[in-house]
Amino acid sequence: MSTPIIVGNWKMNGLNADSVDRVKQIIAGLTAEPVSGVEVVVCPPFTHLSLVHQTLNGSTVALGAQDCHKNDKGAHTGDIAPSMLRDVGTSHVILGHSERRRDHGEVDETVREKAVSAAQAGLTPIVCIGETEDQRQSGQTEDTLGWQIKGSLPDGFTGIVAYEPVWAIGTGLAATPDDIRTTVAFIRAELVRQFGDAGKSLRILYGGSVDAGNAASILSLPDVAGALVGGASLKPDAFLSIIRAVPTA
Ligand SMILES: O=C(CO)COP(=O)(O)O
Repeated sequence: MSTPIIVGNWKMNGLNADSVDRVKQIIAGLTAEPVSGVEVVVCPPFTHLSLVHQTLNGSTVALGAQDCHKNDKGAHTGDIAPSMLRDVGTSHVILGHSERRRDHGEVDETVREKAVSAAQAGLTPIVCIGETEDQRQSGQTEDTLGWQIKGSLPDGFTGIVAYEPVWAIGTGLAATPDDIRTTVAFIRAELVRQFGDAGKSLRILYGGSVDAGNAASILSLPDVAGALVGGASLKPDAFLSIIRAVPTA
């Protein structure tokens, strides 16, 4: 069984002091009551990475970013290169989040290029896929996910796939365990089709309104290797509860 992983996506929230305070509370919780066999990653905004890295010093919590550029240097005003993320202690990077696809017009090809350059810089890409409400209503969930997998994941991909139905993000309406089970099975089959045996061991996370109340039922589903958590990851107590809800062997 692959190591379960809980990733907190803090999105565009708070100032440096808020992130430092939050991470201190998470570390304090994990020190008071350690959890073994679960990887924990927090993904603050870019401007908080350095300070959060210093605060994480020596803890088991890893640092992630929320995006990177597809090139590693050059004339790209306002962008951040994968090697710059490594330079400030980042080990993971979320790519192709639906909010970036929506706000920045990111398409599968861009996401795939980013995944290549992130991996070359030594980062673990967490590539997000997920259908919109319209796609779901019109019965296009599997087609959408199939295309996103094909388009967003590069050859030799060794990162993590996060299934985040767009309609479940920030709505308080997580997908049902039955729906997640069915969709994750579909994603697994597509990964095996695309990558052969290597597709069997890629980790698949669920994201979309995961909270302390529903975490246990989602995280105990077969083949769900963890969660990508937005809103609840901003609340240390809720995030700690989600980490503790991971069934460990
Ligand atoms: O987008 C998400 C994580 O990347 C999910 O956000 P919420 O947990 O707030 O629904």
